[in-house]
Amino acid sequence: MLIGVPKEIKNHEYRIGLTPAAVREYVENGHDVIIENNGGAAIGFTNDQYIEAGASIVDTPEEIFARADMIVKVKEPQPNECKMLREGQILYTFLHLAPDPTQTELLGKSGCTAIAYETVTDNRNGLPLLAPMSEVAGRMSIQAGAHYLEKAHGGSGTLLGGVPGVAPGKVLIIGGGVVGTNAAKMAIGLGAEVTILDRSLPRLRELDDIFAGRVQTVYSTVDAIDKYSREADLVVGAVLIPGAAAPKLLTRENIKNMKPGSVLVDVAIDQGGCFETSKATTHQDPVYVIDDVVHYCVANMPGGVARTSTIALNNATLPYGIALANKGVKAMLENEHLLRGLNMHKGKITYKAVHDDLGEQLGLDYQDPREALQG
Ligand SMILES: NC(=O)C1=CN([C@@H]2O[C@H](COP(=O)(O)OP(=O)(O)OC[C@H]3O[C@@H](n4cnc5c(N)ncnc54)[C@H](O)[C@@H]3O)[C@@H](O)[C@H]2O)C=CC1
Ligand SMILES: CC(=O)C(=O)O
Ligand SMILES: [Mg+2]
Repeated sequence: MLIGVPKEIKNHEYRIGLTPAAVREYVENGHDVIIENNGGAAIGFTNDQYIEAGASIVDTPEEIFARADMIVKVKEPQPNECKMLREGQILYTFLHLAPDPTQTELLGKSGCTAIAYETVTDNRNGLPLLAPMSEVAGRMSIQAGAHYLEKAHGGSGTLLGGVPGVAPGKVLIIGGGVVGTNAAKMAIGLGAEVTILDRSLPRLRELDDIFAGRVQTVYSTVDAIDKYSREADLVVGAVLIPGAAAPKLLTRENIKNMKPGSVLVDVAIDQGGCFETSKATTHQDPVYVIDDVVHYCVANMPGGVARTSTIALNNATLPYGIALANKGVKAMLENEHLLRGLNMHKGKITYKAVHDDLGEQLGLDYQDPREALQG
């Protein structure tokens, strides 16, 4: 198979779909790889390293999209990229379709076979291709929050760890999955007072064991969100209902009741955000203020530490990518977990939560993923 890797074009997005080490694996498996000129140069992956790994360098994204059987990316395709995709071509990348009708419509028109990293599952109830980016974004959320709590950056002037004689800052984490756990680790490391809300009791039990009394776990209700957000210096939004638009858990009213200069970091923004006032921002212009509360809603947070993130992402995407290259769409029929990654095929939506959110609005039909591939 011919694998094509275009340079990412989202604002300040320096990650790339394949590392040189990953290219070498594809080549060892008998595949050809084309990489866009300087696609990884910004994070130290040079054209020479890709050539040494067995890839060829191509000048334009147009040539990559025209020639490749499978496109491997990081972020969701932008409109001009969607228009270059075609039926029979596999797209393997993050998609986040539910909050993005434009992309969903364009992917439908392209007819391509679109596999979303974020909905591939594993046999431990996890999302193995989302997890490494959630680890990164969870860890970054506390760094970002601490930064914007500084006075000069719009915050209240609170040091999360406090100092002897001064109480630490309060961090509220809504959603105790991968993002939430990694945020908690960093917040604890800084010495903050940490509360995690989740609506899964088994997950709260696990968190209670993991953190051995160092965090407070609270069942997530409207009342708990109201109470703990009033006291918080930093709130991290980290909920997920796989494939679906995020529920708006922190209301405009809650935000009005927060302390002036407190900070919100809505990591769930890639699924539309879990705070009522959230709208996606970029690394170039990451924050805005509503009701005296600083909002940080960068939809591609791991792009800020693109070298670490690219390597971490490749560690997770590589085995499934190789299976797709070796077997084509049959790889999904042989692996239920990879099949769950299939979000669109030949103009139909093949992921239930995406269809529930957008099917009617866009007039797009749902088809069971297995039937879609066999049909
Ligand atoms: N902005 C960015 O750059 C990035 C965003 N993300 C996003 O972060 C979000 C979280 O991802 P993960 O931690 O990997 O998901 P996860 O599935 O590991 O955890 C989500 C948690 O939310 C909980 N939850 C669901 N509904 C809830 C509610 N109403 N109240 C409280 N908790 C609730 C679930 O029980 C689960 O424990 C996702 O939307 C993901 O796409 C991940 C990486 C980067
Ligand atoms: C998961 C995601 O949205 C990202 O890594 O950018
Ligand atoms: Mg206020």
